[in-house]
Amino acid sequence: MIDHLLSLQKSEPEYYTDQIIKGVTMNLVFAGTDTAAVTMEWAMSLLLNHPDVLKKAKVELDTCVGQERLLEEADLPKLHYLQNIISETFRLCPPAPLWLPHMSSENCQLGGFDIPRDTMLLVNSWTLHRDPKLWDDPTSFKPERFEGGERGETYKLLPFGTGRRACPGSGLANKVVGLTLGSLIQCYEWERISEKKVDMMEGKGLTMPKMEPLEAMCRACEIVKKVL
Ligand code: HEM
Repeated sequence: MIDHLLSLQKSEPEYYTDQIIKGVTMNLVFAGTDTAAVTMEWAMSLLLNHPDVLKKAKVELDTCVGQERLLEEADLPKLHYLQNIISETFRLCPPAPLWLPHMSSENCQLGGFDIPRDTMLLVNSWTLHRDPKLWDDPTSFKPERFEGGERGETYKLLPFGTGRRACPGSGLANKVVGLTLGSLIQCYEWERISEKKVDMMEGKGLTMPKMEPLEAMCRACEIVKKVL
C-alpha cells in the first residue's frame, strides 16, 4: 500500500505529500490493530466462559477443515458457527462502541430531539446492541441468534458503523478475526485457569479493552505437531 501511495506521489505530488502518506499509514495501523486484537480477546473470554459454544465451534472446524491442514481464508465462508460467534462478540463487546464523531450537515430531528446543523453526534453501538426492544435476552451470549445469516439478526449489528463513513476495513477485519480465532480453536484445546469464570468487566479506552487481561491454558492439538 505504501508503494501505491508513493507512486501516486509521483503523479500528484501536491496532494500525496510525505505527511499525508505518513498520516494515512498511521491511521490504518491505529484503526486496524487494536480493534481486531481486542475483539479476539473478548471472543476467547466469552468462549472460555461458554465451553459448550467452544466445543461446537471446534466440531465445526474439525468437520469443515479437519486436523490435516491449517484453516485458510477460503474456508471462512463455510464456517457459519464461527461467524456467528464473531457476530455475537461484536454485539456484546463492540471494539469501537462510540464509532467516530459524526456531525449533522443540516438542522434535523433525531429520536424526537431537535439537532442544529454542525452538532457533534456520537452513536453508542454498545447500547444499541443491548437494547431489549431490539434483541431477545440481550445480555446473554448466544451465537445461535445469528443463525439466519443476512436474513436473520445481522442487519441490527453495527460494530463497523453504517453509511458513507462506515469502517472501510470491515472486510479485512472480519478475515483477520475469523482466521486468527478459527486457527486458535483449530490448533489448541482451551481451558480457564481456574473454576472461576473469566472476568468480563470493561476497562477504559477508545477500543473498549478488558479490565483484566485474559489468562488461559491451552494444549496443542495434533495439527500443531504436523504443521510446525
Ligand atoms: C474489529 C475491527 C474493527 C472495528 C470494530 C472497526 C470499527 C470502526 C468504526 C465503528 C468506525 C467508525 C464508523 C463511523 O463512525 O460511522 C471505523 C472507522 C474507520 N476504520 Fe475501522 N474498525 C475495525 C478495523 C479496521 C481496519 C482493519 C482498518 C484498516 C486497515 C480500519 C480503518 C478505519 C478507518 C480508516 C476509519 C475511518 C473512516 C472514515 O472516517 O471515513 N478499521 N472503524
